[in-house]
Amino acid sequence: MTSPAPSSRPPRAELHVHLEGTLEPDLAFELAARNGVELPYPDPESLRAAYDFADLPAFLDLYTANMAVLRTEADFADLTRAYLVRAARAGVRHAEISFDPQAHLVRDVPLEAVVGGITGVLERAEADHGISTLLIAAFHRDKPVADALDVLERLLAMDAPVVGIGLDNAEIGYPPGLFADLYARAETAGLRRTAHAGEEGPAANVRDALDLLHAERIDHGIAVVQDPALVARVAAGQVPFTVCPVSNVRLRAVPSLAEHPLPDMIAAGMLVSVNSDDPPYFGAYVDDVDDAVTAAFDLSRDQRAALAAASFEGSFLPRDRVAAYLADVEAWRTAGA
Ligand code: HPA
Ligand SMILES: [Zn+2]
Repeated sequence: MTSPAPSSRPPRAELHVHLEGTLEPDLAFELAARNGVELPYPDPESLRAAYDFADLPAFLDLYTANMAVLRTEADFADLTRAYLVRAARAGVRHAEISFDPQAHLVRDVPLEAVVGGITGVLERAEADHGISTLLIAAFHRDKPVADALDVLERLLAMDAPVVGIGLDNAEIGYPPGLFADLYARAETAGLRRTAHAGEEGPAANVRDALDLLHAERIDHGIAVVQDPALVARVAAGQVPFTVCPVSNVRLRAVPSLAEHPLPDMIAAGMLVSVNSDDPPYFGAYVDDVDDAVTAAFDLSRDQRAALAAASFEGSFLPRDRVAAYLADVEAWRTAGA
């Protein structure tokens, strides 16, 4: 099956994608060879065949193990470039990419190599790939907050071009409140704030991310539908939710796409965008996710345009840039009328 031409898709932003989660098996093997790292699979096909996950922790085990191949500034540059090439093909016009600094520091990869490799490519992303970008430093919720604070201070000291912070990794057993000091520091430093919440965990994690972390955006957040009062609150406040329906199915947070709460979240008036999370691991870049969601919920052109508009509205871009992108979405919507 071939993908439709880009113009058959609205211009869109991608707000929830983990850079390390964009590592394709082919590139993993290329980097492994370059760095003398041995992967416990004979070839890329065997690695891809292992992408069948019982839950979020099972995914995180493999996702983390594969990072062993990322060692040098050039590795991070290659990874970033590969994502941008594929994202451009998906019709992505703006990407807010998160990375996991702690995952590399524990492997003794210098923070300068990680940040330098990524940002060297992102600086040219608009010119080379037609994609504006912002970078988010995500912190591991299953590690001590002191560790996260230390890394945040290092990022601030080196003036790393990050727009904000996120919170990821295993959710169960690690409620948002543990990271109140980290988020307070980020807020003081003028950083934007997003957090994974309500992916595998309860709706209370969404509420706590808003109340205790002052999160401006919620990643996943699908458990919110368990709490109608909270749904009403986030709809009224137009809190952006970066939902990843294919990821949720592949990590068995929901049994099937047909049973995904996305339509209920939209119907409640929430500001919801659709995203990929970790594309090769879940077998879907964001255009594939759009196609899957469009088919599963029989979305109209207007509904697809509304999701695309929400992806820009939920971004951390300045309002004038959002307005320009929204005009492009509106032009796409009316072109099909
Ligand atoms: O979906 C996710 N959830 C939590 N942590 C993650 N890190 C990469 N992807 C994910
Ligand atoms: Zn995620």
